[in-house]
Amino acid sequence: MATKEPTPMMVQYHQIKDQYPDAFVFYRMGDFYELFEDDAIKGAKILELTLTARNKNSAEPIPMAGIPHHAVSAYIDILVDAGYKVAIVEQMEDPATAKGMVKRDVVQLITPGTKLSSKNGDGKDNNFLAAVVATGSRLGDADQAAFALAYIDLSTGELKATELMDESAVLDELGALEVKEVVLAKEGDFSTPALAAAIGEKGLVVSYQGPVQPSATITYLTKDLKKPAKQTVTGLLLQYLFDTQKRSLDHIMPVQTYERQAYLVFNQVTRVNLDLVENARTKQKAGSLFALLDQTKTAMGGRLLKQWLIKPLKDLQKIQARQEAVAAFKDDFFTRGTVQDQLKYVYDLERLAAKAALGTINARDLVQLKRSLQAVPDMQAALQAEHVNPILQAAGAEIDPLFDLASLIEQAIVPEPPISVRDGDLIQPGYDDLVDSYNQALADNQDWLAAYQKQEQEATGISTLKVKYNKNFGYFIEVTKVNLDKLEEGRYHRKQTLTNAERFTTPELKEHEDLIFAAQTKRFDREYDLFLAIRARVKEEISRLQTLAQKVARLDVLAALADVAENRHFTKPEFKTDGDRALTIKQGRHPVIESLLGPGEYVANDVFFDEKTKIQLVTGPNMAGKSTYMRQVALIVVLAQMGSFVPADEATLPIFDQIFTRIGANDDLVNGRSTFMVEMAEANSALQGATSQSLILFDELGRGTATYDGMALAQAIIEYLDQNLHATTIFATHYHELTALAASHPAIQNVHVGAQLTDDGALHFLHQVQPGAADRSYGIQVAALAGLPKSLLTNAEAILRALETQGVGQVEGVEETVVKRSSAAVKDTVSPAMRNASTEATPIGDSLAQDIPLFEIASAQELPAAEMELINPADQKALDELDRVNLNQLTPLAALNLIAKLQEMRQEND
Ligand SMILES: Nc1ncnc2c1ncn2[C@@H]1O[C@H](COP(=O)(O)OP(=O)(O)OP(=O)(O)O)[C@@H](O)[C@H]1O
Repeated sequence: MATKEPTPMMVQYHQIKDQYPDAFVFYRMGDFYELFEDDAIKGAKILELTLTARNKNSAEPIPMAGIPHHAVSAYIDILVDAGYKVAIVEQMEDPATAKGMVKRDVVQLITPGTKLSSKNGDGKDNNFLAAVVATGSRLGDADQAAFALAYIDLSTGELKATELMDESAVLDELGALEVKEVVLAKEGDFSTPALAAAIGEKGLVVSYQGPVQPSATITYLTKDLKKPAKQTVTGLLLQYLFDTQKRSLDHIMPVQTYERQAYLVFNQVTRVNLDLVENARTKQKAGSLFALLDQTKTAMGGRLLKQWLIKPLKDLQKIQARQEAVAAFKDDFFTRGTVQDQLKYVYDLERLAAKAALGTINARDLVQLKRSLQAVPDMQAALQAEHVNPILQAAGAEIDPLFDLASLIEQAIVPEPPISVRDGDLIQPGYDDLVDSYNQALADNQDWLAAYQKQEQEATGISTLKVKYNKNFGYFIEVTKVNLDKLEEGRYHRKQTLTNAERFTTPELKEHEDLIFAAQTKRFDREYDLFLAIRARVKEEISRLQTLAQKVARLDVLAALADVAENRHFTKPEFKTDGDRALTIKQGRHPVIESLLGPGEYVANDVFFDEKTKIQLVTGPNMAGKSTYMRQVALIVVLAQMGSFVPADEATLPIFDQIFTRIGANDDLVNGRSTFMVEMAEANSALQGATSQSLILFDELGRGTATYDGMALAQAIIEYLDQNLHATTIFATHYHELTALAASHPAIQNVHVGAQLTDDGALHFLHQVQPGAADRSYGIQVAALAGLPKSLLTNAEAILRALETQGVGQVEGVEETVVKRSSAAVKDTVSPAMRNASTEATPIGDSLAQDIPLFEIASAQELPAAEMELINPADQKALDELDRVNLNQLTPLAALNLIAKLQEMRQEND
């Protein structure tokens, strides 16, 4: 069958679709947006639309799915939230008057990074779009940053640029900003193919932008940039916006530069591990530090708080400026309360300013703007009152409440306008003579209509005769059927027949109807023109509005932090400025865990690092509170450096440059990395990146591999930290053997989290951190708490007793059956990684029969039953080798080599 020529419409469609191959094309046809072909098939599935076809009966029907135009935004949101792009194609001329094919064009490309509506509805999330270019440092200069990055929130106009050393810094920055879409250069020296792949792997949308067209706007917005790379990346980002948004973007603020190193840096893993912005387990805001701090009253405040939280400061003066303002608010409940009461009336000024620029602001938005502005003077008065702290007075004095704009809107716009700005009822009486005169004419006509009804009732003698109006038929006289014979022949012209009545018009009525419609049309047009003029005025004031928004947001955050400080009994931390890195926290708490417990249930703990202490080893049973203790330190550091008070009775801290964490088993299975590989990669990032100013938290490092490998690595890592990095490190471990290191290393200090056995053998967690190493691990008691079968626990106790009283080597014979049974039973429950470790590597049990000095093992009570196997005499050679080792001369590297050698010996035996 011959293929039919495509219709002119499909030709037009394809011309457009070819330009936007990676977007869903929403093609406007009358009251619908149509999707065609593959877009229709895919879109119908995602959006649950009915899939139909154009030219259904032809040989080649075209798949099609339609979306009613008034509901389109909900469908766009679904697609864009799922990471797709949507090209909106409108009819560019009136189909009624167009000759031939109606002209159509793309009016906007909506993408994950340019979407304006916010996901959570409370507006407390920024939606950042980023661009990244290569700087050209690949061509030589090693000190130069490899990438430049710019980002913008299109809904607020905030634009920033920076340079970053390497790919991992770029990925961390994109993660911290929760960027969903990244613009990269399409080709040429600035393109970044390797980075594109890495960004794609993270699930971000990658968009390619071609050459930048020089323009006055770009020149103006980038005028403060000195480095060409930042200019390039900002230009690329702006060009992408101009090309996709195709409308005025006057709210974009001139770019600000920043240095990543000016802030306390931590990577995405750390942000997740510490539950900073969302709870790592639930992926919800609840249960995060952000949720606890977020007592802000405005969307702008919420966004700023989050920015402070993900980028704590390093500059002492800036930190102290925030601290002082928080303190002033905390001490002045009355002023804080008044300010917060007014903040509740303040809408999202940044987004209102953006809407004014984008031309999407309506009369209701203007009323919101007015209400927001009207809340400012009371706030300002409260801040500037006589007895208020001068810091707050100064903040009040800086505020420009935009009286001019507030009073313009107050005078011009009615308090409750309709959504539509084209159908009148927007403008206040008294604001405009013309609108008033049309209104007067309309009112006069209403009077005339009332009089006319009365006159007709009298003339016809029909008391039920009514003059009415409806949208379709305009004005008419309605007479019930029974009264029809009373009407004078020829005077009334029939308009419509109902079951019980007839509707008529007369020449006089028609004449007045025309007058009314004319006045109404004129009024609508006039009101719309006035509205546009007011909108233009608002647009002129965008930068004043943005400045006000920033000041209000800052006050909101400071007052929120003061609220938290007061309600949760936080104190103001002190900072050490004399260069030593000692750290003291008295009665510190983990604020989120504390908030989840009942009053008085949280056990506060001291943290003490004197000048020479660099590494704290934390031991104690499972569930005792080791992780909580170490996280609390990191959270206190983050809070302190963002300018907040901290959950402690007293805190004196050095300023940190970075935080590294290795906590918990967040397997990176998606990227195909095992638990142990992830552990080592994260440890490595700390070992490579940390300085003496950094904070490192390692939680049970090394447990992802066989015990001895893990222990060897843990010790080697501790010694490496001790010898090379001098970073403040907290290292929680189950390897009690490591605690012996403190004796020979002055920078290492032992603490443990206490637990007690009650008389009936139950375990009681004290959650109290005490000096020194833990005496035992209470593994069996924790297992009992977890509800393991009683017989199993009894068996475990018997094994433990045997190990303790007879020594490992003599278990054979006396308890052989017990050990063997236990070992077989537990083996099935160990992870595959564990099993591999104990078959491929040296079986640990094989070495247990000897007293092994490598880690100065005091007793074997720690060793899990799964790893207990009876000695294979063939391994004696390896064990002899071990005996010969002089621990005092063993470097970490030599320890690793030794392990490798022992493994080799074992394999020979196999
Ligand atoms: N200081 C404290 N006061 C009160 N409860 C606490 C405290 N510290 C921890 N807890 C409680 O104990 C639980 C376990 O704490 P955490 O995860 O820190 O233990 P852990 O010693 O790291 O355990 P594991 O070794 O099994 O990882 C916490 O979820 C919390 O409910």
